[in-house]
Amino acid sequence: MSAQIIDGKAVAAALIEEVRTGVDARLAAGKRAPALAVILIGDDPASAVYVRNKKKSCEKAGIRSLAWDLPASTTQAELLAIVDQLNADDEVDGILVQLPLPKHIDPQAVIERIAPHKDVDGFHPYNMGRLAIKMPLLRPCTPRGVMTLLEKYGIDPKGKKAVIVGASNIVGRPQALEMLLARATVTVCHSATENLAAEVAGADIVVAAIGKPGFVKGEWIKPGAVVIDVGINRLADGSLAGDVEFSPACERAAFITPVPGGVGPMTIATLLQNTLDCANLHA
Ligand SMILES: Nc1nc2c(c(=O)[nH]1)N[C@@H](CN(C=O)c1ccc(C(=O)N[C@@H](CCC(=O)O)C(=O)O)cc1)CN2
Repeated sequence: MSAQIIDGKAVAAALIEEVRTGVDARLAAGKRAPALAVILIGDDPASAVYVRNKKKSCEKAGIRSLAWDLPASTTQAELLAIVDQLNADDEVDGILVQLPLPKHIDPQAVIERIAPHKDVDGFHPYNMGRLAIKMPLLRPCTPRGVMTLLEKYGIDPKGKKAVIVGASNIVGRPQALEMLLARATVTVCHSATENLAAEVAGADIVVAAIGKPGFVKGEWIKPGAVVIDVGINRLADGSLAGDVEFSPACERAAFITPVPGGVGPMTIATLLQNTLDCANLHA
């Protein structure tokens, strides 16, 4: 068997077009364009690339992006004051603080300071809680993007065994809640999981999100499974690799996402979708 490759780049491009249509409908109704404040602190090269791509995609979708590029020396108090200012600004629909933050800033304190109705990342405990009680409002971008990919490829998680490898707040946990909402039977694996290979081997859908290149072995994949690789790992030669051994997994899976070109572009397209949702919540 050779897996069908899930083309995240193409699905993301179509989603950005859909958002553009939603933005145009707002403009036709006499409303202003959605506005997203993007805060980048420090000089992490990967974060700079992601933020640049977010701004470019905003342009494509007709969303106004307001850039806050701050030095690594920015204090937590200074950052919280900027968040307060953006929370109070009626011209700003969404606030995004690019992660990771410099070590002296507590990310949770920042996430919790963002007004829940401007939380385009969906990381605020209010939005995570709503997802947990089956009343999602603003949903974390990567897990929501994964669900969009599955839907576009006609893959319904209902009644399937979904195994999530990784239990982070950004991906693993909200991904588990998304899968549960879609009526999958969900297992979350983490560093204390005893027999990871056996857990993965029982999965109809595997989502790998641990941040270790090639950590999920191709031979663990059940024949005919769907493999979603959220990992984006930069190798010593400068190339990118996912968390799954791609070629051996392709031999067994029915569907698989590549890295790059799989989940990554969906994270950005879904951010735009969330920004439009935020704007429509406000007026
Ligand atoms: N505030 C947030 N911070 C971070 C998030 C997030 O959702 N919100 N997620 C990640 C980084 N991220 C978005 O911010 C992100 C990662 C990767 C991609 C992407 O398009 N990847 C490409 C490859 C790009 C490259 O060449 O490096 C791909 O996979 O095809 C987009 C967004 C952590 N921080």
